[in-house]
Amino acid sequence: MPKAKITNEEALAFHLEPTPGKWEVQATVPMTTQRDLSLAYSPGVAVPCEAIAADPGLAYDYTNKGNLVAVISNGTAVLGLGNLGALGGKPVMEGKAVLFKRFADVNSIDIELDTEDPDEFCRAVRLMGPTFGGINLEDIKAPECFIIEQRLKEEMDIPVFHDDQHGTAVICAAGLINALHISGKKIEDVKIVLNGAGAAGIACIELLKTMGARHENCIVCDTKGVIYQGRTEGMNQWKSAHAIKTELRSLEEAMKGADVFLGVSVKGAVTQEMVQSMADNPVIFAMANPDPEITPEEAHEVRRDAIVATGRSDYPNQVNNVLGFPYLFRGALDIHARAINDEMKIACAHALAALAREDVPDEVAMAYGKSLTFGRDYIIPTPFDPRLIHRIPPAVARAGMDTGAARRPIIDMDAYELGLKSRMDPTASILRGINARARKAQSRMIFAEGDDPRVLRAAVMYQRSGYGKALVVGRHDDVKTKLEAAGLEDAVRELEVVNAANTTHLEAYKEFLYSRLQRKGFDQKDVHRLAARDRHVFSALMLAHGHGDGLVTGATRKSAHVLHQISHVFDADAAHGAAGITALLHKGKIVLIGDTLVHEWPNEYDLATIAERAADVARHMGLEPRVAFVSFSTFGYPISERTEKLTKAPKVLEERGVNFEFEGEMTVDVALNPRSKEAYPFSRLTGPANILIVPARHSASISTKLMQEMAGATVIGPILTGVDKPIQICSTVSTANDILNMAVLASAEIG
Ligand SMILES: NC(=O)C1=CN([C@@H]2O[C@H](COP(=O)(O)OP(=O)(O)OC[C@H]3O[C@@H](n4cnc5c(N)ncnc54)[C@H](OP(=O)(O)O)[C@@H]3O)[C@@H](O)[C@H]2O)C=CC1
Ligand SMILES: CC(=O)C(=O)O
Ligand SMILES: [Mg+2]
Repeated sequence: MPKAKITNEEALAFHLEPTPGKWEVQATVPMTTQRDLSLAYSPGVAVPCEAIAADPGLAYDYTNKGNLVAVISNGTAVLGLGNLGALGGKPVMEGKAVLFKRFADVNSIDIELDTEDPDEFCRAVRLMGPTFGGINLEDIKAPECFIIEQRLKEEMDIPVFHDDQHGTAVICAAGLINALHISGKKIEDVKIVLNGAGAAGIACIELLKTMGARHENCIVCDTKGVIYQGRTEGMNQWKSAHAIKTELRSLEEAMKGADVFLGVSVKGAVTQEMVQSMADNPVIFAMANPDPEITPEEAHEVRRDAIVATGRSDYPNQVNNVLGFPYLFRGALDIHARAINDEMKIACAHALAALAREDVPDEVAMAYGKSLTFGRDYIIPTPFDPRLIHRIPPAVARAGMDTGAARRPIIDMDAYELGLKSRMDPTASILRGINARARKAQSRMIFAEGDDPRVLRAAVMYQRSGYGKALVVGRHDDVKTKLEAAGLEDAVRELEVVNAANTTHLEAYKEFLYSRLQRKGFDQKDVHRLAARDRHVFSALMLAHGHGDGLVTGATRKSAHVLHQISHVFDADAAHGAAGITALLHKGKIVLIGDTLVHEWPNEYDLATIAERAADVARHMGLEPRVAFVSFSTFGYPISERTEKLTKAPKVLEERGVNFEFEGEMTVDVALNPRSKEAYPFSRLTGPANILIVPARHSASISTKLMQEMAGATVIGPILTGVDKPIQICSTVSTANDILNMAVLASAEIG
């Protein structure tokens, strides 16, 4: 059975709450004052109107046309449910609209047209042309869909794309490239059986033939069985184009010895006997929705060697057009495309197939509750893969530019890819700056915990992404075994593995450590144990001696322990002014919170120091620091001895003569919300605070974790600051990507 079953009640509740349906409209401009009204509406709006009338291309600049796609249907082939009518299909169309937004930041509106007449349908869509940058036709049955799409393509100057045809075909092609790669077969040689000769089916087989599948090797079936030359019943010109000379008449006969089965028909159309009769390592894409032609369990029961995909998200290998249409349109819109042509579709298929063969980010594996590595159960990227948005549209856009579909070619592809990243994560530009600094620094990064596979993967990524050299502390044979288990055998030769046994510096390290610890109750033996056996101490000693430029640790032990061990080598404690600063990124805003790592109960002097450390971090991130000391009271009300230290801390900063804005004490809303701040005109902050200094470690932990869990904020850190050398301490639940990010922070010397 699929792992996550949903009930009908759940499905209905999801569509009912919090408001009926799945999306709403939001303004992107302020609409609060008389002036806003004058600009957005009359008289100001007249200016762009006249400009566009004079030069229609300006609509891409002054209206939302360039990022607006209509999902248009008449409901005649809603998923595999048949003709549910225009209104019956609306939940699917609303769904496609939110998928556009979620996955590619394309604004989309669903439009249901109550007609089965292609002429009427085409006229309605054509008349809407000026509104949109593209038209996504959806769930219109064959053969009308072919007529409609062809005519609209000819009549309109924006991309018209029938998703069930080409979206499906592109994903099917991507999946098949990889499935054949695994089964060791070539597209030119395989015998393909397609069941369903409608919108999806005809497009799939056409694309596969463009990519090398041989006409005579492809058998197409519909409700009447095999489409053979000379058949007259239930035929149309699109089916005829794929008719072959054959004696085979039924799907059952066609399936014997087939290498590939593609199902875009209806639930249960394939039997176990049919699957059993297929060739070795059969590929079975049962793509009918919501229920496939045959379930993966049924197929695997009779053929363990089968590579099976479905259109559903609750089985492995989801071959579904959701992987295509958001990114195809993103790429097409970004070049102001006239059309989405075959080259753009094929580029999309190859980019998807290539992505599935790469190492999968932990975030994706975690979202799916299992590790994903290229193979029978992972032939196609998963829809929540965050790389899709910046890997697929550039491939589409490039193909569009190469084939003359672009009205406005992209000049700087690197900038475009970065822009795509930040499109989905508005704070990505800050991360981009940090990445650029790290890349420039080319630091030799010490990864202390070479016994942990996540750390090893992070180290490999660090080096392969061009940040610099990764030095891994661990035992060589253990590192080798773990890299091999992670499918990274090539990396064994790439990484430098360091340990107490293979370094020539151990004596120097011990001498250094003894000089620091001899008056703190440590004898030579203690020092030997620490230097030679504790990976955190050993790594810190490497760093202290310049045998690396930065250090990342903490993925395997609690941060308090790690910090304690590192403090033997560096003055990385509260007494010496170290502090942990966490950056919270949410809805395009960034706020730093301190101290999240070192001070448990800071006094006013500590708080002032933490503020200084946070200001350094802010500046390194390209922010102008504005510090608020926050509590539950604002400027003395309500009076409480608990807030005293937060009242005193700004005075300490005043005495220290620091060169950034600070104020306090105040509540968080007064710190962050300009309206709440209005009640305190004397406040020295010139804008919302971007650094919150909280009373103690517990409030720091509560506030950051609450933001992470409730609001889904992105959390960076805690970033260790105030230590002589760049050291970053991860959390024990870090993913390989989190560890890499900490390495990048260390390399960029943000702390
Ligand atoms: N996974 C994905 O991404 C996608 C999946 N699909 C799925 O593909 C299916 C078809 O959609 P679409 O092409 O838009 O619909 P169409 O109505 O255009 O075409 C349906 C086709 O299926 C054939 N068919 C129906 N029942 C059977 C059967 N029992 N045996 C053989 N053939 C049959 C029809 O045959 P006839 O011509 O004789 O009537 C017709 O050719 C749906 O289940 C849909 O959910 C569609 C798009 C994307
Ligand atoms: C996925 C899709 O578009 C369909 O099943 O119709
Ligand atoms: Mg569809």
